[in-house]
Amino acid sequence: MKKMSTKKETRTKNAYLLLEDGTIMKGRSFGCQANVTGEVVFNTAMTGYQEILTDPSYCGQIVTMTYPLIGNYGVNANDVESVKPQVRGFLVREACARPSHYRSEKTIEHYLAQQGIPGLEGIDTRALTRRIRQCGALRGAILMGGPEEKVWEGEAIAAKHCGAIMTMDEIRDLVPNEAYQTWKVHLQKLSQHLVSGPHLIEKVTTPQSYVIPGEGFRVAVIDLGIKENILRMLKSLDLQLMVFPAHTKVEEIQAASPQGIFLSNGPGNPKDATAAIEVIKNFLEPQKNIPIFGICLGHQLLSLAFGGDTYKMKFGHRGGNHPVQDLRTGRVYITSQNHGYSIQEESLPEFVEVSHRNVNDGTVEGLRHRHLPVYSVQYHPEAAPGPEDTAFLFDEFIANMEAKAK
Ligand SMILES: NC(=O)CC[C@H](N)C(=O)O
Repeated sequence: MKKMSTKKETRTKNAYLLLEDGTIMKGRSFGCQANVTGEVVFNTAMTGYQEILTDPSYCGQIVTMTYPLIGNYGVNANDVESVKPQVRGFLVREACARPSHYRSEKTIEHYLAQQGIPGLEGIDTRALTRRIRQCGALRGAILMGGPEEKVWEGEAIAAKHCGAIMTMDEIRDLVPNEAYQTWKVHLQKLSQHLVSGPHLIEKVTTPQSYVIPGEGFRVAVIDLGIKENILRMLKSLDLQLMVFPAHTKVEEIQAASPQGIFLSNGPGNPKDATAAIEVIKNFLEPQKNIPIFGICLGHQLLSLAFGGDTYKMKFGHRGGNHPVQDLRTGRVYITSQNHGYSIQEESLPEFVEVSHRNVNDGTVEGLRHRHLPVYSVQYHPEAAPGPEDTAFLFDEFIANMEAKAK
């Protein structure tokens, strides 16, 4: 007897997630139907999917959420961290088709379709996360279904592999050769996919410098893909913000005579942001004594400018509840995080103090110059999404500028 199709089945199409280690997972496409390639990373936040989708730090990445229900409070025009989604693709267990929230304007499916981002639902995102934790972040591709569909749907496969996460080789005899060969070609392409490079920051930085007026201190903001909420927080402090593209030369920034420098978050490997590192080195000259504050990528760039080193972590920190200890006070804060690189502590020069540490794995979460008003954090004090425990860090930046102005 022909199975009656439900509404959900008619709105979706089979699609696959292929990882560079040959893992293949079947799901249903939602949002835009397109093949994409990116670095697959997991985020453990229970809410905040809209902010995550639009955070420019995710540029070039395919994000999977460990929380099983995504889209339950819908999508609205205000909770975005940039003008469009920045992820390459989105993997969820269940995309909620009927959101319920007074601010909801559309479903996540509608939003991703409108914005040209492919989503994949029905993925066992926890099994996927375990695989990433074992192997480290992996390149992956979202592939729309092809000739393999009919066979994969077969009862025998379903029974044999129910709930399992499989590799292409494990199911080689169960799918038509044509499908296997297609996946092989995609696997080959995946191995050549560049997960980082200067192109990522160039995609998300402002094309031109601009000013956000305010009555307070003049702050040069180096935009490496800045989140809206960082700008909102800086604006709320009534600063006069001069926002510069990532590749701006130091002379141009100096000509604006900033009283403070803010270094933003951003995508990719910090070592690719060579122009910004040079700018920071210049402003670190002791006679300038200029207050600097960096968040996430900004923090990593600061450590490179100090002469320290960074490395790629196995699978990074992405979520809304990472415990971080302030080493001066002993106090632990719950922080929002989204990063795949970290600071090589041994590489730091003597004039730099490690101010914060991750309680889970001991990695460096904050730095402070011992003699200059310069500090940075790896986590996101601006939240969005996530806890607002450490918003006071912005006040310290103002205090540093006030101290210098006296
Ligand atoms: N949120 C960020 O600024 C991320 C910084 C950097 N791209 C990393 O992944 O570590």
